[in-house]
Amino acid sequence: MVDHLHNKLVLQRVSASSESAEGAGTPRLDKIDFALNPGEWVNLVGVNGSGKSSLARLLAGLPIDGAQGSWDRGFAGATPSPYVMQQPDAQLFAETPREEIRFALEWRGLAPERILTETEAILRETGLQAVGDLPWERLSGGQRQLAAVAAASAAKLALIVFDEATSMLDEQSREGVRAIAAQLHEGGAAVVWVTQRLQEIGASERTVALSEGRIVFDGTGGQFLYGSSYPISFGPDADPPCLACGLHLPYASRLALELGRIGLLQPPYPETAGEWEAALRQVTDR
Ligand SMILES: Nc1ncnc2c1ncn2[C@@H]1O[C@H](COP(=O)(O)OP(=O)(O)OP(=O)(O)O)[C@@H](O)[C@H]1O
Repeated sequence: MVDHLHNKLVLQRVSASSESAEGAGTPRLDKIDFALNPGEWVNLVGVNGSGKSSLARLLAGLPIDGAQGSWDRGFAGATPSPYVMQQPDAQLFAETPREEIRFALEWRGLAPERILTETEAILRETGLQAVGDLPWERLSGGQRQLAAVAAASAAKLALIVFDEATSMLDEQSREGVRAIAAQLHEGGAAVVWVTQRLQEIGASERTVALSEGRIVFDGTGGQFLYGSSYPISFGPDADPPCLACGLHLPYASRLALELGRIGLLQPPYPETAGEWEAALRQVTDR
């Protein structure tokens, strides 16, 4: 059962050192203060080694060596939350996708007949029906990842953490995983989405950036990409937090900024393919 259903998950002054062969390096986590609301979606971004996975693991309730400070998992409860990684293999327990999903449903304590129908529904929704009984070695990496995500989502917990879960996948599998995450979020789950692909960040989504183990930005995706006053106004000299963190703006954001700079586009900038199509049509019709 989930404890403290309405309480935030809170980390206070959480630190962990990273013991490198060369001695003291940058801290793994450095005095992190962070709170996550029930049902909230948060993107975690930052350059390699900035501490995203370390923070993500802690949020999921998994241990990291030498962590200090205080944390209360609030709505996420005492048991660890599903933590979906880049390489799915480490998180697969059963022999096939069907078994993997069934185990997750059994863990929820569902009645046997509901387990049967829900397993079939999940296999169908994820497009894994045809490979449901194949052993893992006969599945592609993308199919294994989808099965891992499907099983994690079948557990229906209050929080799920995706740690660069789509980085090894092709466009179609990536969309499949992202769609499951979105469904879980719509169903009320909090989602922590760790990503290097800044094009995945929605302008209104909470986005937290890490650098050298510290939180250096906590705001919306739009503010992260375009500057702190987005979408009210923006100046051509604005230095978006994204660049200050050592990350590059995605191509679409650079295009939006450039079109904004020359007066052809006004914030809020397009995000979806449909919005871009409409915006570019307006630009070319001028
Ligand atoms: N098990 C560990 N023990 C000690 N230090 C670690 C451990 N895992 C990672 N670190 C160090 O902690 C720091 C943050 O690593 P972390 O994996 O959290 O960053 P990240 O932002 O997720 O990186 P990436 O994008 O490369 O996955 C790095 O300096 C790393 O070397």
